[in-house]
Amino acid sequence: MSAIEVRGLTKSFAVKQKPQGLLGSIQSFIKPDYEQKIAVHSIDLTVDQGETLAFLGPNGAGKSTTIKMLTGILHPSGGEASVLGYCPWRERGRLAYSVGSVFGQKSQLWYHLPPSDSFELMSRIYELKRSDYFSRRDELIRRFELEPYMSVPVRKLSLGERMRCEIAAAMLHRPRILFLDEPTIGLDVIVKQKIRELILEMNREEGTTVFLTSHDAGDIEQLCKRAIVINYGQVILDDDVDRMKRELLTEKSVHLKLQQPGPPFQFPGVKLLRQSEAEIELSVETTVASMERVLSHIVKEYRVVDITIQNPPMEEIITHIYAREGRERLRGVADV
Ligand SMILES: Nc1ncnc2c1ncn2[C@@H]1O[C@H](COP(=O)(O)OP(=O)(O)OP(=O)(O)O)[C@@H](O)[C@H]1O
Repeated sequence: MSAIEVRGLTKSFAVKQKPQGLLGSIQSFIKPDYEQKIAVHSIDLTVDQGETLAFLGPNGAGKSTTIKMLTGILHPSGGEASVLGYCPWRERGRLAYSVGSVFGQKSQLWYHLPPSDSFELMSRIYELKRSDYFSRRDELIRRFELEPYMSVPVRKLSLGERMRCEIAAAMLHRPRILFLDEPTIGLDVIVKQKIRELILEMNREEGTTVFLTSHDAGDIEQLCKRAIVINYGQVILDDDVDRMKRELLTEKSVHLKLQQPGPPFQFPGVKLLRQSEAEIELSVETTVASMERVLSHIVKEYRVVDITIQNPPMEEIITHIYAREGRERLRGVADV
């Protein structure tokens, strides 16, 4: 059975229009004028049990709105969805026992309480048997290495410490699907990596289906097997992450901080964007120059203090998708 089935899911919001000036304010107060804004436009998707799916798109594409509908927080304006056999917005209460969610920008833990109290409260909300709760809690504390933070009020934890507690809390009732909305936002590279490993572990060992949104291509590359890209509320790509990596994530930007000035940078397949005595910025075309070879060249030729490797921004990936689709469509016309 699929974990998630969505057909024609649509959400529009009525947005109040306010003309400028005092007269406009009075007019809008007496007779408000609304415009329909379509956030999600008839999307179809199926996610199998145990899949790790990246749900991507630029800002405002409709990702969070979709997750909110799939977890029953929002009612759609049209279409159908089945999550673990439940209609999320009609059976939200029942669905809650089988899904967990983490919103990177919003804490689900009680801010002034230590995580141990939030865990306790959640165990009551999910009506966990006491013995099951204790063994699960202890297991998550061990896996996520939470012992030092369990009695510290959440407001005093760092973002990375809090996120580990958030994900552990969302896993307390052994959900079959984990919805993660930007779980690594604002985290440093090491904490991001740790969080990715923990999510993967949950997927591997407990078969948890992962539905993830992120702007960080690293999350997608390392966590997900499949990616769906949406733009203006519509699905524009549903593909294998490996294929996407080969075709769309081929360019990496590299930023080096140098201990001392080095020779002018030159390497086939690498574009030098900027070089000063203290820094170098590069763009690597990984289909021509493998990152491994570029990095070993850097280590050999330069005294490096710090190195940052980044994937292209989501907007650039989307431009490539449209360009590729356009080419394929043209090819289709030529074939006819
Ligand atoms: N409650 C609301 N009222 C009116 N418009 C809304 C509401 N919620 C979302 N929208 C609009 O719907 C569109 C989709 O928003 P959504 O938050 O789903 O995007 P997103 O893909 O998650 O973006 P981001 O990556 O920035 O979080 C946006 O244009 C947003 O302004």
